[in-house]
Amino acid sequence: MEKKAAPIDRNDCVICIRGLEKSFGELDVLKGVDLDLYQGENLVVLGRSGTGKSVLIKIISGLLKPDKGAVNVLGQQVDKLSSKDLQQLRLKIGFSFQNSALYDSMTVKENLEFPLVRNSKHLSRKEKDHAIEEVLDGVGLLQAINQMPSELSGGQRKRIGIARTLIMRPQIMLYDEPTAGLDPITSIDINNLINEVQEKYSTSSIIITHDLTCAKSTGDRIMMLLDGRFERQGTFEEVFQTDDERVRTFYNYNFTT
Ligand SMILES: Nc1ncnc2c1ncn2[C@@H]1O[C@H](COP(=O)(O)OP(=O)(O)OP(=O)(O)O)[C@@H](O)[C@H]1O
Repeated sequence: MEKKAAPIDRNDCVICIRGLEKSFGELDVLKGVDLDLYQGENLVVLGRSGTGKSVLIKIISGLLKPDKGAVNVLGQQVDKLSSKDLQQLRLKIGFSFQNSALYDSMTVKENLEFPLVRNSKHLSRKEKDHAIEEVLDGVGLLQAINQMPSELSGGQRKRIGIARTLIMRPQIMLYDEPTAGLDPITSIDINNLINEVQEKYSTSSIIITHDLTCAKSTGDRIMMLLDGRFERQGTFEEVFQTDDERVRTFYNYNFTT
């Protein structure tokens, strides 16, 4: 499916990062990262394994502290927040992890109810059921409501994982390798779902991947981490219009393996 132009508000920066540095001992992972995520935008972060993509996500979500630099999420300086305020902020961020992180002993319905029971105690039974059905319908899996995760395919589990995140109506979605471990056809389904989520819920998203098909079909803008910095950014075509050997190798590797 061709990526439709999304309504992006470039005056509204939901994540703003300036001069971010992070090292582990002798290992300098992020060496001065600047990033703006605009309201309504799908931003893809590309990079080889070990370039620091997950470290970046962990710093954005307050799980790791930066060594240097400013990380502002929805108007708040993440590393300066109390744990209570950080918890409140995290409710506005949806995390879609590689392994979908579903509870195997719970049905799909119970999995989706879990975040509501923890964070939306005021909702009635009827309101909870409505929210669950609405979000399952949104990811095209209403029929799976009473199934166990073990009865679902990898792609379906990924969808349920995304539904469980969406049920809290996050303003920001962070997708960590959304197509990892999925076959090419199922990957296309997930890419389409990421675009549908953007359209339907007006989310702003960071999509971390090294899958170039995913990058091309979901990204309004692509940023590529190279040696600890975003050295290339723009549309998919702009990022790869270069003689930089590191970028060429990354591109060729993706389409030949
Ligand atoms: N808590 C930590 N302590 C020490 N080193 C860490 C820690 N977290 C990450 N690293 C190191 O930082 C580097 C970047 O890791 P990161 O997980 O961000 O890579 P990545 O780009 O997400 O890779 P992949 O695509 O394989 O998931 C790696 O060398 C990793 O070993």
